[in-house]
Amino acid sequence: MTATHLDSPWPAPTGSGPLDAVVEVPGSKSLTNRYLVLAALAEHRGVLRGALASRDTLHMARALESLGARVVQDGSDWTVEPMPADADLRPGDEPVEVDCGLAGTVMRFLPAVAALTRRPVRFDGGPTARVRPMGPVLDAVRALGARVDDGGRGTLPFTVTGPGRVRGGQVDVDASVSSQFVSGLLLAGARFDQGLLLRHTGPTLPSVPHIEMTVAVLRAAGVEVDDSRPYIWQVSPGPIAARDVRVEPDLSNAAPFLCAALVLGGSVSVPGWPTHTTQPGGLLPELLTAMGGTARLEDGVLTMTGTGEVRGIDVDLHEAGEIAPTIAALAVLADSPTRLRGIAHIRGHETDRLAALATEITRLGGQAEQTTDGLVITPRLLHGARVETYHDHRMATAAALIGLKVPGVEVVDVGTTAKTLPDFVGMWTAMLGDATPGPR
Ligand SMILES: O=C(O)C1=C[C@@H](OP(=O)(O)O)[C@@H](O)[C@H](O)C1
Ligand SMILES: C=C(OP(=O)(O)O)C(=O)O
Repeated sequence: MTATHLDSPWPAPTGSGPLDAVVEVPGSKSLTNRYLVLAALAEHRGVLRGALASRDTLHMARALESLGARVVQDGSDWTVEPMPADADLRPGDEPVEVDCGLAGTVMRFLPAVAALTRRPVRFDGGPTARVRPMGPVLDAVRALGARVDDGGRGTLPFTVTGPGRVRGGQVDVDASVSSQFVSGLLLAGARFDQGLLLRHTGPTLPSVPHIEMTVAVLRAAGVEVDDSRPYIWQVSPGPIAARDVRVEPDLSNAAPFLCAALVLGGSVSVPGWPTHTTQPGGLLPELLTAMGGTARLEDGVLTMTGTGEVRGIDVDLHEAGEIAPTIAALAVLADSPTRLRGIAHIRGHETDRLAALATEITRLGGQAEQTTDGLVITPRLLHGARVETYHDHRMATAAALIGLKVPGVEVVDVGTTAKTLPDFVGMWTAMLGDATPGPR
């Protein structure tokens, strides 16, 4: 149990609107962690500007350091000295310890990187991390020639002992429960002697934009990737170029703030909104427009304007499962039902998000039923309650969103938002200005 969990629940502030706020959102978790991995595997020193400093990215930075890279933080400008190219530089039998926290990107991106060293690397995380699916990516790393000891569980903890030099070639993976299995293998693929020919074999593939993000950052680092065939990616062997990159703001973290404009009326603006992006949050302007908002992108600033009236939606979110908790919270405050589809895989996120959302919405007096691949939410009159968050940052921000309209919402362990947005409470309060604090 973490210290923050022992703190009293956070009384989510209600708000009266109309809002008129500008919210500066820190860097993307997904981009920061991809850039960190590629910088650690690159030939020379690289720089990330506007990097996200949060639990997930700090776990990644520390893990890469224990694999031999060096990450120096100067505010949000991070300099990365790559891992030594010679995998034998840190010989010995003492396992390197990698604490993944609850970060999917750390536990799924680094086993293939660990295979490039010869030292045993032991991965572990908190109790909730130990139930997140890992099996297919571990099998793929085995197929690449590494030894993986996971006690046959297919979850954390496990130890990867690499061959040091990875031959590469053709590998199959079933990534139906997480796109991160594909991304984690592709990121290291250029460092394999024959590169990587990766084939997804499962029935569905979630979060395709995140795979496109992986392909885009690899190409930007000079790596040749052929993704012209469906569900097949070919990464050519070759050097990874050192880069000086600016990290886009985290659009999924912008989501609750943008939704607040729909709930309370008025406007919320997010500067630094990219014109083109592979982040799934790029779908937000369209999604929130369908739910009653008006989106305007001008000079790199996205402004979402709402009226206080929210419309329900029927939508397949398999490309953007990460924003499903926020959309579910918005749907609870809508004037018509919502059906979220295509997100069975979010049962393997920080917690079983379908179960957690159904339970907590019901606790607040709402109606939410799980389907095989999503949720049906029917608006009801809500009341305050103490909302459990299950170590899930997006459950906490979802509860805060509902709290804007429902007095007496208390968020357990709001500190869990530090997984990707350490100052969530400060930013939320600042957005609301002098809005009324909710009763304890
Ligand atoms: O590659 C990434 O950075 C991510 C991929 C997605 O994972 P899943 O495919 O497991 O949903 C997403 O939900 C997660 O927040 C970040
Ligand atoms: C699913 C998420 O995280 P992770 O990268 O740990 O999978 C998320 O941030 O919503």
